[in-house]
Amino acid sequence: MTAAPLFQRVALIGFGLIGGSIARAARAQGLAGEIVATAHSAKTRARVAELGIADRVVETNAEAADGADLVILSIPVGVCGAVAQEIASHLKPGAIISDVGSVKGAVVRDMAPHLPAGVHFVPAHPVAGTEHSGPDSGFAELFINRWCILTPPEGTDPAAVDRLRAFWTAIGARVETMTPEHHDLVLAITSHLPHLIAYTIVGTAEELGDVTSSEVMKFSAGGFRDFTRIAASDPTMWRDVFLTNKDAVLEMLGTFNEDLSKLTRAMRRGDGEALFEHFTRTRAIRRGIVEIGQNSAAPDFGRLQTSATKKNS
Ligand SMILES: NC(=O)C1=CN([C@@H]2O[C@H](COP(=O)(O)OP(=O)(O)OC[C@H]3O[C@@H](n4cnc5c(N)ncnc54)[C@H](O)[C@@H]3O)[C@@H](O)[C@H]2O)C=CC1
Ligand SMILES: O=C(O)C(=O)Cc1ccc(O)cc1
Repeated sequence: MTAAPLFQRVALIGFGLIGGSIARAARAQGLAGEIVATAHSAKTRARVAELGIADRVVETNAEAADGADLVILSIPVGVCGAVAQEIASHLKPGAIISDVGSVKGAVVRDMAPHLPAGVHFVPAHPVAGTEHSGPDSGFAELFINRWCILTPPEGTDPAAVDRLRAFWTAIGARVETMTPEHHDLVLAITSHLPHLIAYTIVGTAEELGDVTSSEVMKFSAGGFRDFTRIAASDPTMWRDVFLTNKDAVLEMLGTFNEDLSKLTRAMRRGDGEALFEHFTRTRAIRRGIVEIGQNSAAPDFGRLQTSATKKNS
């Protein structure tokens, strides 16, 4: 006997890497009675229909939301507010509406005012992805053993949070809840700043010009190659991330620049001891992260304290 699906109808609005992975994983686990999908472009919708990973592909966001028990927006952060407005009057009372955006404060700010009373808003961020995008890039295993952070606004029905938690757990994720502000600060240092650095360094290498560019490519098996993977990430998605999490990223960038200056000074002065001490510390951090992964223990998000969290606490 197969268990009843967690949700009768799941609507996936946006069908790229993340929407496509959710569809594949939810279907593999039998979590939805019906998966209804839509995307912005006719080309993507046609491809989703061809792939056969949704039960129905519809033309508009409103049509997708109609009658759904769970609606997930897997679209760039910058358009979440407009899409919430578009679908608001089509949401079924009691439905759960969620998203997967890499930034949470702006998504809550932009979506919440449009949502009618009687629907449950539970924003989410699966901290899992690749540099690829589009409907062909998704895969069912993407979320296995990866974190999914939920940022329910205060007063959200705990039963709705539990149902969404059950959904993400069933597709392999480990779920944690926190405030949108804390999420944005943690992700600014762990994800957004690293992407900004990758985008910068690949651009810098390119600007070095013809003389070195062939050598850059030839010898890119070193650290540079890892940066080029990250720097190949979707431009629309990352433009929106940096515009909507500006404050937290700028704060982290300030600290980063100070630390870079310290290392630059140590190098200029020939202070090998300072360099050695720094690299020894960072090596221990990496080994700690690898160990955490092997033991499947939760990283301690709570320890990240900056002036912004101190201000808020
Ligand atoms: N790419 C990654 O590694 C990760 C991305 N995210 C977040 O997931 C979201 C989606 O990212 P991806 O799946 O990577 O992007 P993607 O580019 O692969 O897919 C985006 C989808 O959104 C659709 N779309 C855009 N505007 C729309 C609108 N107004 N109405 C309906 N559909 C619309 C596009 O047609 C496309 O199907 C972003 O908010 C991103 O921050 C979260 C975790 C990881
Ligand atoms: O490809 C990588 O290394 C990533 O870092 C993927 C990623 C991108 C954005 C997110 O919000 C979460 C994960």
